[in-house]
Amino acid sequence: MSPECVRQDAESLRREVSRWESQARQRERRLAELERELLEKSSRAESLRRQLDDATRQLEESRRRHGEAEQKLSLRLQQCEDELARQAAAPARVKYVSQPVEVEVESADSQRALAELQAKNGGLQEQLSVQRQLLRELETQLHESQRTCAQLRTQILVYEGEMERAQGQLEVEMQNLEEEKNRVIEEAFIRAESEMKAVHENLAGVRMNLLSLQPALRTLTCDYNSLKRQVQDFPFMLDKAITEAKQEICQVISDVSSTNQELLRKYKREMNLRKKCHNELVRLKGNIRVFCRVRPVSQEEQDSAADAKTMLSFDSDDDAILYLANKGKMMTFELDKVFPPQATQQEVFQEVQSLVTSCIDGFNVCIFAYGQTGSGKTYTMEGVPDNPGINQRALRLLFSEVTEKAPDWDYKISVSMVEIYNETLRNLLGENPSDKLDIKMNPDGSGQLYVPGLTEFTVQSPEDINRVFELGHMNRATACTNLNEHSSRSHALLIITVSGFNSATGNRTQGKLNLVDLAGSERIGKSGAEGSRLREAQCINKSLSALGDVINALRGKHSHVPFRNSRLTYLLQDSLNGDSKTLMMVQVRPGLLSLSAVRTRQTFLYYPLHPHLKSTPTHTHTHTHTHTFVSLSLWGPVIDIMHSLAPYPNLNHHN
Ligand SMILES: Nc1ncnc2c1ncn2[C@@H]1O[C@H](COP(=O)(O)OP(=O)(O)OP(=O)(O)O)[C@@H](O)[C@H]1O
Repeated sequence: MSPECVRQDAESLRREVSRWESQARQRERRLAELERELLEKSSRAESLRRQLDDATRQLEESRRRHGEAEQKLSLRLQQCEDELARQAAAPARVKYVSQPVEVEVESADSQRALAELQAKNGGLQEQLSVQRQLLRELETQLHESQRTCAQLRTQILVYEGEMERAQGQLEVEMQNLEEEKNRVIEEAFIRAESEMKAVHENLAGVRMNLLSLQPALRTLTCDYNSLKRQVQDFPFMLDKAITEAKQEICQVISDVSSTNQELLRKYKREMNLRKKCHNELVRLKGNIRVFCRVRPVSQEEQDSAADAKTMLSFDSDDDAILYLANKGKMMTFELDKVFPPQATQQEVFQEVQSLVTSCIDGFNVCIFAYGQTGSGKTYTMEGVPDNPGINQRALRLLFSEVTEKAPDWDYKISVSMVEIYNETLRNLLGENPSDKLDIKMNPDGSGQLYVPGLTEFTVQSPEDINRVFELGHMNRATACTNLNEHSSRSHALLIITVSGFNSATGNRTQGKLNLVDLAGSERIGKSGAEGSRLREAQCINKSLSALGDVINALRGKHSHVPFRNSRLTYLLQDSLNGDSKTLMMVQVRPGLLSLSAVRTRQTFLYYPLHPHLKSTPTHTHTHTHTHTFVSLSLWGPVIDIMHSLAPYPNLNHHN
């Protein structure tokens, strides 16, 4: 037990003993009061006893006096009778008759004497009646005194009984108190004894500790003394150290600055090398890449074309191969990457993110989503709210990349949204989205194109992106009656410009990322459409053909690239030319590849982009490459784009 606990226990015991002592004192006081009362009652009984004795004495005295008075009276009566007898014997005859006394007065003296005697007799009679009266009163008093005495005796007995009872109670209480006191004292004593023992033991432990601490204390004292000496020397040492440190820091700073210069020089060299390597890599890989994404079959499509699944298959060992079975023949397509239906948005984005980040290094990039209506172009580019597509993911990635590069690099990211419908350019972030925009040559003489009046928003956070997308969607929706139909028949472009400045090197970069959700690639046959539908179809056909031609010319390194043949290619001229990079994401809608759909040809009226590629299956050989390309109407959209990209070294199609 700790000394603190022992001290607390002793304190509580002391409090208990003092409580018991105060109780004992109270009971002692009560006992004294009871004794005083007893004394008072005894003295009162004594005085009553004395009163009784006095009353008895008075009674005795009055009895005695009464006897004396009676004696006196009878003596007097005797004297009177004797006198009367004597007078009767005298010569004057006096006849005395006692009661009724009939005295015959014969002389005047006798008569006088008689009158006197009669008066005396009357007085005595009166005295006698007074004495009798007195006697009666005394008797009454005596009775009264006797009754009082009896009452007092009874009272004394009652008091005595009460006193005895009180005394008995007092004794019992005293005894209880005595026992309680003894018990408490005994308990307290035992507890105090055991606590004392524990305290002694603790004390012994503390003493032992103290003994063992003494050497440590000596060491500490030594240390303290040496530290004290050091502290006294410290200012001098500090001054010396500071001077030395200053010299070292100056040396290090000069070393660092020369290393820095060297690093900067190396960095610039590495950057140039990196860009060269990148360009080389792009050149080797081909700066136009084709990915294919097959979207999952919806429930409705599954019901209507149960055999659709049999048409497409994938190579589990090679994710660049796509197989298509047709009329017992198996065709193999080799692309840069094939995404099966189960591929997630994240997986798709992972493959394009290096392209996205290259625009931070100053490259221009175009990512096109190409395919029929409902093949998943918008899903891939925009995605759905809880699973965004390339557009949002690209902006978020750019934010995180430029944040990582700060503070060496200061970047600005700005966004524009444009729609091309019927060869007309519309500013989706502008105040009047229905206004038509034009593409012009920049008057600064740089030879660059620009779009006067095109709205550009600088974005700094994912919230800004959401606001921009909302505005773009809203403007696109207000400009048309049926957004779904309209979006299928127009191209939507998200143009992201990333400008960077490195304050250390003074380097500046500017890259552009164009994310394009193309119009649906199926086109209406000349005979099947008229009016506005025909014009839409012609415009879509024209722009997609122009895109194919441009890519074709770029791949073939033709001296002339026909950018001006459509608004789309003209607008993207900067981003398709030179060392820019292009990705064509060919979207495939498996339902339309079903055999039942093939049989009813009018359900999809494709025709190839190039006049020489007919919708009937043919085998063609490119002029410059030995790869075989097949044009199949049932593989319409994919074949279209693949042919439009020919000659294409990455694309092999084996029959
Ligand atoms: N990979 C996918 N996973 C799940 N659902 C998809 C996928 N691709 C497309 N879809 C769904 O298929 C439907 C059609 O897709 P989407 O609207 O993106 O096609 P589209 O080619 O953009 O059509 P349009 O040319 O009419 O704009 C949508 O309901 C979309 O959510």
